Amino acid sequence: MDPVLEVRNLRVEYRSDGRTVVGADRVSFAIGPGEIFGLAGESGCGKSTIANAVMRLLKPPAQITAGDIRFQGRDVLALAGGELRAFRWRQIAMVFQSAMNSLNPVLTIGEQIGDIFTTHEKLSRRAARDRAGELLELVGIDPERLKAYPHQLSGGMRQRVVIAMAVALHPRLLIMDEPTTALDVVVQQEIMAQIRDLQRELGFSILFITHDMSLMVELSQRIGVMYGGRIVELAAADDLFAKPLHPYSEALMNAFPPLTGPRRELTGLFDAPRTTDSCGFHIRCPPDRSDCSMNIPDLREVAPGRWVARSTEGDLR
Ligand SMILES: Nc1ncnc2c1ncn2[C@@H]1O[C@H](COP(=O)(O)OP(=O)(O)OP(=O)(O)O)[C@@H](O)[C@H]1O
Repeated sequence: MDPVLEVRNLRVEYRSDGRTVVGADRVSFAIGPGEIFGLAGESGCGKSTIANAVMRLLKPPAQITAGDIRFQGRDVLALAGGELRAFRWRQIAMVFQSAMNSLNPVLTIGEQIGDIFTTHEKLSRRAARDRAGELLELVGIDPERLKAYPHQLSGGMRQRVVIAMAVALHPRLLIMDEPTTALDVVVQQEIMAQIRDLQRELGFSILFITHDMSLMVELSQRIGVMYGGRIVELAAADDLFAKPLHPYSEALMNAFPPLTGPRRELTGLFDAPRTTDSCGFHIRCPPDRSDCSMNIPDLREVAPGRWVARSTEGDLR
């Protein structure tokens, strides 16, 4: 089936005061209809840069210097004006980090959700309120709460409201950037279950972004592990969980406790040198290829659907 989103060879640079920081480099992945795809990696590895590029929300000093983004076959980077506005929220919607704090404190939940329908679908206020009530029910909140102000709701409820707003116009793809990071573990689990239910009911695809590998493996079907702006491993979640093939994926998996299964010892993340011309991980791979100290290996397919940026074979150290 044709992918919903296709990102090919994307490079984003942040240029200011004669300095260039590479936010993302040679990033390629595709998300199928109804698929949940995750981008994992520590802070600063480029996850939000990619999400913002896909949403066309990058602003100077960010610049896309290479690559291509296609949504249902259309060139996203060429969209402008009304087309771009219709693309955002109707085709793709995004739940940002700490989005629950972005609700307007002086408007009720009903007014804020209702605004989406009066603005985008030109519904009457009454019809918009009814639709807002249905949406609240969809995310497990009593429609009575339409009259509440954001401060009268818990953090978890506010996050549900934000998710409801994101899916209000039935987008084909929902981007979620650390949607539960600010919540405690119990509420986090409830929200994750809610997201899964919503996704099953409405059938949208998800680009899920988090540094938390336990959550990532739990929700996503396929995962791209990022380090220093690049995808270093791309695999089905189960395969990645069973046996990470890149040293960084392995370190990231070992840095988080599994949500299910036996306990295992956790280890901290090591910091590989971030250079543009050598792979900082070569000391962790078998020593049969020495050129990795001079080159960053490209992603290569080592099994069907499984890609890794290693030029060496064999088990990791
Ligand atoms: N406005 C900016 N100006 C300069 N550099 C930036 C800017 N925004 C991001 N970067 C750099 O781009 C790289 C990728 O950052 P990005 O925010 O995409 O990472 P991230 O994985 O989403 O991290 P986090 O989870 O902390 O948001 C980092 O080196 C970051 O310092």
